[in-house]
Amino acid sequence: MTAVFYYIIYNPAAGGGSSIPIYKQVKAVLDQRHLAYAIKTSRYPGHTNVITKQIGDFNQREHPVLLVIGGDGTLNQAINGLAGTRQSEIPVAYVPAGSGNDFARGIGMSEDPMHALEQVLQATEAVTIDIGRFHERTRGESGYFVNNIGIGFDAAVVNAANRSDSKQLLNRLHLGKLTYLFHVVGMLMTRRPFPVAVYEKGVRHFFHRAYICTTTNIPYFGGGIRLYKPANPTDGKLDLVIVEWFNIVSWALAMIQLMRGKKPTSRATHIFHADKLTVETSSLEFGQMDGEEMGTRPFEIDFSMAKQKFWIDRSI
Ligand SMILES: Nc1ncnc2c1ncn2[C@@H]1O[C@H](COP(=O)(O)OP(=O)(O)OP(=O)(O)O)[C@@H](O)[C@H]1O
Repeated sequence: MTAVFYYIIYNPAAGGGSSIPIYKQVKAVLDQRHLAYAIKTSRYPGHTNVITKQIGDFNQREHPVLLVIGGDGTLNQAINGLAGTRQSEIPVAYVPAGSGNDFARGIGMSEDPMHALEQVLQATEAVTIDIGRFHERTRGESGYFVNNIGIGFDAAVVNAANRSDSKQLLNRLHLGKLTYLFHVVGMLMTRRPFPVAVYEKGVRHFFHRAYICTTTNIPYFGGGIRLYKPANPTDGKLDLVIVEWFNIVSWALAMIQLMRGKKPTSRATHIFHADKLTVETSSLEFGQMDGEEMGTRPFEIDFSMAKQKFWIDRSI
């Protein structure tokens, strides 16, 4: 078996601090098994990105693996930090320790951190998994996402959840998954539908009353809420899910159909399955990427696919 060197990248703020005991357990297991590692703690928001850039540019170890302990946001930052470095091919391993952990769920790895660690430690080779790439035209910014980029309702929910005290409280009660669900009702009272233009293969599609406009790599968003069951992180394609708002009943029925994993038949639901897409909004809307706030603005985003090496054995 290859003797791997683990760079542990650990976010003590993930899961409202519930990552701390998980980190301690991971460390204990690595010590017990005499595995080689170095610990890099994220000291402030965005630090993970800086740490992984340094590792990607300056690593001198043989067989390095980045072992991320945190939530989807930490994983997102690790992957974006590593991209474009001299050793961007370093595989990424992951122990879910956030509030939502949609990526773990979405790629079929264990959501139990210690079982997930076993899936990492038993891996013998890197596996390639799709990730999404975005280019935001208005800002000239590009990057990667592991789960989804949402404009509109889900992003407004993320924004409200991240700013409220309930996220901390629910995390303390080990109910972190409910964080986003908790804010759905509040947002339903305040959000308005907005126009979206989608470009696919040179054809423009226009939706007057979009409410959800989420480009996804995996079936889940918002901490385990099923958005689109067929979304598959190994098929080389992204799925754009648009749900329009005609009235609350049609919207709720469309959402229930999606969440139950049924084939969407509602006239409110529109799915694009493509390796390249452009999404344009003209009104001020919230954006979210992997559960992190993107701010509020009109968005013009080109989406495409990329591949990322992961160090995970999902068969155990
Ligand atoms: N030392 C730190 N103090 C405060 N925030 C930090 C620190 N290190 C990283 N962060 C920030 O913590 C935020 C949350 O991380 P993450 O998304 O991994 O956890 P989560 O929100 O609990 O999980 P999930 O996204 O799976 O719901 C990220 O925006 C990250 O930048």
